[in-house]
Amino acid sequence: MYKKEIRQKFLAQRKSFSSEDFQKACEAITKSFFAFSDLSKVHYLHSFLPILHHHEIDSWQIIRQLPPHIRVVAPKSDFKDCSMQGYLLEKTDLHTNEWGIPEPSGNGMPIPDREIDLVIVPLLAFDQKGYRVGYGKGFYDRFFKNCRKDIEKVGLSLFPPVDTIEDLNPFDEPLDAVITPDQVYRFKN
Ligand SMILES: Nc1nc2c(c(=O)[nH]1)N(C=O)[C@@H](CNc1ccc(C(=O)N[C@@H](CCC(=O)O)C(=O)O)cc1)CN2
Ligand SMILES: Nc1ncnc2c1ncn2[C@@H]1O[C@H](COP(=O)(O)OP(=O)(O)OP(=O)(O)O)[C@@H](O)[C@H]1O
Repeated sequence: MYKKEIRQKFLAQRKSFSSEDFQKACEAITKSFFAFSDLSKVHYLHSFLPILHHHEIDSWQIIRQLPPHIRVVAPKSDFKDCSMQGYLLEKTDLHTNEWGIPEPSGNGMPIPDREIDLVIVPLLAFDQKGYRVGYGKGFYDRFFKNCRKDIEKVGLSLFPPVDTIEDLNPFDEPLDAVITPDQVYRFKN
């Protein structure tokens, strides 16, 4: 399937979840995240902040339960160049941007991308090799280019993988793992 069709299909599937099933799925993903992750060497964890009414996985559940040595970094999007700047979550105000995404207001402490150790990545769908489909602006592919090569990139998904994404492009960076309510998928890249 092509990214455009995948986006339409999975946006619709995501919408059709009941609030109760969505809540249960988020709890299962959170539980798996903590069961599978070795957080001992993680200092800076970068996480998207969810658009909950669009049924993006509730990453707040993970953020709230992190051990105290971990500092959380949240992205602020710049739609002019599809870039993101991370800010220390504990030191920033949040607002909702024009796309309904909660994000840092721009005060507080910016954190350089090279400081990040683990990234929790939003997605609409992923394939058997760990490639992802997002909203289609390439924010995360640009961000990954600025990160160290040894970081862990972990996607959260309500659904299992699609077989193949036909129109991958040279900028697409595969994830190291994706957590779904039923399974943890790890990819050797
Ligand atoms: N919570 C969250 N934060 C995130 C992302 C995300 O997927 N989820 N992003 C991941 O990259 C970046 C924002 N990416 C975005 C890319 C495109 C559109 C956009 O064009 N939205 C239109 C059309 C959406 C559609 O195709 O249906 C809209 O909302 O009307 C919004 C956000 C950075 N922060
Ligand atoms: N580092 C980059 N420099 C320039 N263009 C890029 C870069 N990374 C991605 N792009 C472009 O951005 C566009 C977004 O592509 P893609 O369909 O892969 O988005 P996505 O991964 O689904 O979205 P998102 O990361 O925003 O959730 C593509 O046209 C791609 O060529």
